[in-house]
Amino acid sequence: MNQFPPLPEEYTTKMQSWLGNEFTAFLNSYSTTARKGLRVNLLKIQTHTLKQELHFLEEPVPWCKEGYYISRSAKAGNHPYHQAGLYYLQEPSAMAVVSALDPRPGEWILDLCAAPGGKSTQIAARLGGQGLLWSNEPSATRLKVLAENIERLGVGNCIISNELPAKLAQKLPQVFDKIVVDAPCSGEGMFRKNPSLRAQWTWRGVEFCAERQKEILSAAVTMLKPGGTLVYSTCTFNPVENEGVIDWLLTHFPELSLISHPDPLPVFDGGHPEWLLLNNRELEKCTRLWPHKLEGEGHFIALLRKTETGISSKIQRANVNITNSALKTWQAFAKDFLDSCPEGFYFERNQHLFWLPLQPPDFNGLKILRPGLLLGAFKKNRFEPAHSAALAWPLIKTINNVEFGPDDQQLFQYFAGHPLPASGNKGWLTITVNGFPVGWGKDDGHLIKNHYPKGLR
Ligand SMILES: C[S@@+](CC[C@H](N)C(=O)[O-])C[C@H]1O[C@@H](n2cnc3c(N)ncnc32)[C@H](O)[C@@H]1O
Repeated sequence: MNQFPPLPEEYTTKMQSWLGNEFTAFLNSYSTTARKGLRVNLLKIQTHTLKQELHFLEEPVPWCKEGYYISRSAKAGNHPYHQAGLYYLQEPSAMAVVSALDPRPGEWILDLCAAPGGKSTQIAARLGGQGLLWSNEPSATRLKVLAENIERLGVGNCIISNELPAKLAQKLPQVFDKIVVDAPCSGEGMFRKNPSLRAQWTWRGVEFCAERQKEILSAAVTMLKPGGTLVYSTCTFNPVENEGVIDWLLTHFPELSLISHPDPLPVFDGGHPEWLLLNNRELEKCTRLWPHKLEGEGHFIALLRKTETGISSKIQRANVNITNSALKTWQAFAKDFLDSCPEGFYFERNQHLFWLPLQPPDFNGLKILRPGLLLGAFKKNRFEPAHSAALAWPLIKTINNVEFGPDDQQLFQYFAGHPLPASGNKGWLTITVNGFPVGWGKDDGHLIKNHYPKGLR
């Protein structure tokens, strides 16, 4: 017997009126199972190499060059390559948003509603370590998993903040080349994959989401550089939160115009202004992904460009620095245990050492969880490396490592928090699976003390 909550009646009635002849095919998609996807982390491995190594990868996701479907039985979250940050498990349709935005190395990109980090980690991979990713998430509880994912995937050029968009906009006007607003929404497009969402749906909820989406977008427009690109996405079918919100945005911000999807596929659908009796045919440039037309859940994507003014405002940079004694402590650690570490800005904050490839924009007064890559902490006169520094391979490479294969029982002992036999090399080293670091160990000559984070064991 089907244990799932039924689809809300008001929802199906509306969908029927909007979809017309297509409604039966749409409804039938609820009797099929959602496909799962995996996105290769290009910061650490190439798609063809991972494809050769993992038997559960199936066909490529047509709209994402680093995306694959995975077999239904795959336990991809338990594979050591997941812990090593070689991939991110992501719903296939969700991969289309960043593909449409097309991040390029060197750009400054803001992900305004970022947790748990699917879009952020995809942007980071496309940036290839060059430029800046700013990932913001106002929910303090969701922030932790965002940081864990960014760190697991080894992203070095990222600032993570915990602010409401309006507060961020006061501090960061016209700073970003590209912005993603993957907005909180009524989630209708996930009713198949996550049926518990059905019970939470109300029409009032849809209207509430639409108002919040307008607020978030208004802040995003402030932070976008002239000539910059904004992508707005939701995982709902509801036109009130999609074409309706974009119509409002275009009316209130005449400096924005809709642009067509750069790489449209025949399985994509356009926007439907007629569903809300809107006169603006431009809204047909939006993109809709439907579960009865492709292998993925429901998504809406709108790409917008801000008019180029030719006037660029000067970005205020943060005053980041490090004391001489902290620098010496870090350099001593790096000399003893690191094979290579990158050029860039090393700076100290509350006894912690961070790194960024460039001088960041001024974040003074904002709630910042990570002002860059967390390298470790200063404890008296010594330096203790952070898990994120081990996972930042190949940006950071250690001199010594202890190597395991993906099926090695000792590796699973390590993940469970147990010490490992001594390696013959004293001091800090990384534990690796086929060359990819999964965390730190410290060898005292008798055994390797386990430094895998307690929260991940
Ligand atoms: C659809 S989820 C984002 C998913 C994420 N982009 C990804 O790909 O993994 C929307 C996020 O927006 C956050 N959010 C809620 N209210 C917000 C607001 N007022 N401004 C910005 N983000 C908000 C939610 O906490 C949630 O994490």
